[in-house]
Amino acid sequence: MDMAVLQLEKVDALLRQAGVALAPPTEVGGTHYLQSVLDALCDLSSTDPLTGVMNRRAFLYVLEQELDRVTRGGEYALLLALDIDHFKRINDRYGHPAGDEVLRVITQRLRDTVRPMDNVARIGGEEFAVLCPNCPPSFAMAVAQRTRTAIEAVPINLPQNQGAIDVTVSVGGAFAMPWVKSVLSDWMSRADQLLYQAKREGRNCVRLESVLSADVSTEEKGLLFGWSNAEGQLADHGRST
Ligand SMILES: Nc1nc2c(ncn2[C@@H]2O[C@H](COP(=O)(O)OP(=O)(O)OP(=O)(O)O)[C@@H](O)[C@H]2O)c(=O)[nH]1
Repeated sequence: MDMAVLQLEKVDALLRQAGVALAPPTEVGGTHYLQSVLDALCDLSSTDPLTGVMNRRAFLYVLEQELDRVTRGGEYALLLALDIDHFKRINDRYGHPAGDEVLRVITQRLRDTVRPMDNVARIGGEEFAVLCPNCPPSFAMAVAQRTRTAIEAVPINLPQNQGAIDVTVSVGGAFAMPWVKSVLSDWMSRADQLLYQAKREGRNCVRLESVLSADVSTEEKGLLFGWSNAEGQLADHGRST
């Protein structure tokens, strides 16, 4: 491949600005260089620059893969949606850099609290999500409460000697059911609705989907694998129809 015809100046400048220094093609060869550019751009487009965890785009991809796995694997997966309580007040009172520091500390605490196989993502301004594969409903409340208390337990030190402040999060959680091909947008919106229920009911609390009462949408019923009588099979698996 003739590297001279490719216009790589912009991508090179973008990567340098993001702190990625690639060896030039003259040193590593054209194909190797292009692969390293693609890898670096892929990392850049999937990572939240402030906190270093997955961004929303990358998280949606991981969730889709998890749904495929759950459909075949027979294990529940738990999706937690977390939102910082009264975050605007923190920005307003202590400034944006303080708000940013709170976002970074919360990210680190979430990462330290969940298992290595779980995925933490920042999916919006002050919204986080955690995907916990292989999480049976009997463990889910303990997992969710652990994430909540990890934030609440220790005040967060603010920059510029502004002292430490108490920060809390509200948490909503929904399951992807084994052997059911769930719809990603439904799964996320169930977790979101429970998060907003937690906000309405006082904040700094967890609201989890009850597996027995979780609804399966008509679309999900139509996607059941190889089951001719979706209604009967869902009842057998403990979900209302
Ligand atoms: N510092 C900082 N603030 C951000 C960032 N992204 C979003 N925000 C702020 O997050 C705040 C979100 O405020 P709201 O949506 O009103 O929610 P809240 O104050 O947390 O209130 P509740 O969610 O109802 O408890 C806004 O002030 C945004 O400006 C960011 O990257 N850094």
